[in-house]
Amino acid sequence: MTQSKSIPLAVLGAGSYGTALAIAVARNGYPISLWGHRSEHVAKLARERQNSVFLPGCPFPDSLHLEADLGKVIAQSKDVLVVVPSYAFADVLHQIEPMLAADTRIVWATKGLMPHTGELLSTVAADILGPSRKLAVISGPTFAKELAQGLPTAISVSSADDQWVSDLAELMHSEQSFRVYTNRDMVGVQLGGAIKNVIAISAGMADGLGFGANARTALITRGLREMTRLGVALGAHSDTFMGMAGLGDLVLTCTDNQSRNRRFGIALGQGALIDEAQEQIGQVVEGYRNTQEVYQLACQHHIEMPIVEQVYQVLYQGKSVKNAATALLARAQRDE
Ligand SMILES: NC(=O)C1=CN([C@@H]2O[C@H](COP(=O)(O)OP(=O)(O)OC[C@H]3O[C@@H](n4cnc5c(N)ncnc54)[C@H](OP(=O)(O)O)[C@@H]3O)[C@@H](O)[C@H]2O)C=CC1
Ligand SMILES: O=C(CO)COP(=O)(O)O
Repeated sequence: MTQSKSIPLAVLGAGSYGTALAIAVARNGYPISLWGHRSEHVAKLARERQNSVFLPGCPFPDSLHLEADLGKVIAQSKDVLVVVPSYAFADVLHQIEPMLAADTRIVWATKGLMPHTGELLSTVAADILGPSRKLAVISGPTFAKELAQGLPTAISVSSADDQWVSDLAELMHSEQSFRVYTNRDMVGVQLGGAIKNVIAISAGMADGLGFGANARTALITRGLREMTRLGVALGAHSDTFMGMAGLGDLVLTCTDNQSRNRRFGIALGQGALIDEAQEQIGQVVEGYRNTQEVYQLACQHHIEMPIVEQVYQVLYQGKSVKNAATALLARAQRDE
């Protein structure tokens, strides 16, 4: 049976960012479906017409439809935007794979790597959905709340398919508030979004210890160097890391307390245990889990990433934040 695809985009993942992106597209006048995996959460969003916990005061435009039935959402929608945490990414793709039409295109805003293997999500998506499926990724400095509030925001969209990039830009771009840049480097755009989370944890740790702007800025600058080194080794273009998905997102997440990764680092720097810090945040902290994968990639490719290494030792080897800071400061003097 052929069903009409009356909705241009379905958003899978009704957390803070999926909801914010759905609001942004709906505000441009496009019908959009937002799917969440817990029906009681979806019912609450539908009843209140806002996400009162994470995006209070950002009412849903009329063209945003809530849906708890995944099959129905996929059947009605031309294309699909996935906005779940990286640990759930493969699971969601496995669920939708049998439901997709041959020409349905996929984009994701998830920032992270495949747990354990450290694969790029584009590799995971191609494995699950097949090599001919058109894929794209969006990334960049975008706190969900500011986007939902309609405050000016810029992102990068990357795909090997120009038409898919152009259609996504059309759906999201708004002359009032949402500027979409295009970028052909899918590897770099994905790595920027994953690695900046680890560096943001380190910046938070420094602030939690009571260090100042000098230390934070040094971590951002050297963190950018680490990100670029690993990215280039994995086939990315170094220029990508000077753009929205690299430097842009790195500065945003290292400097503003809207970042969960930064707040997680601050809590650890102030002496909280890892579980306590995660509980305080109450939302996904991608960098916690992904520190393992980023560190593993650095080791596999023999890339020096001292900040990532210290964050890894704090999170997974019981090192104190103070000793990690001392280890970084005591490194041998070197050329910049
Ligand atoms: N928030 C932001 O500012 C930005 C976030 N991102 C990225 O977007 C992704 C999502 O983050 P964000 O929305 O902020 O996170 P949240 O913690 O706000 O929400 C995560 C959502 O994913 C849902 N979820 C978890 N597991 C599954 C699953 N198996 N199937 C379906 N849904 C699931 C959760 O549902 P439940 O809690 O009900 O289990 C929750 O609604 C992350 O990769 C993040 O890095 C990117 C840019 C900005
Ligand atoms: O990716 C983000 C902003 O671009 C959100 O960062 P956090 O996940 O650290 O909150």
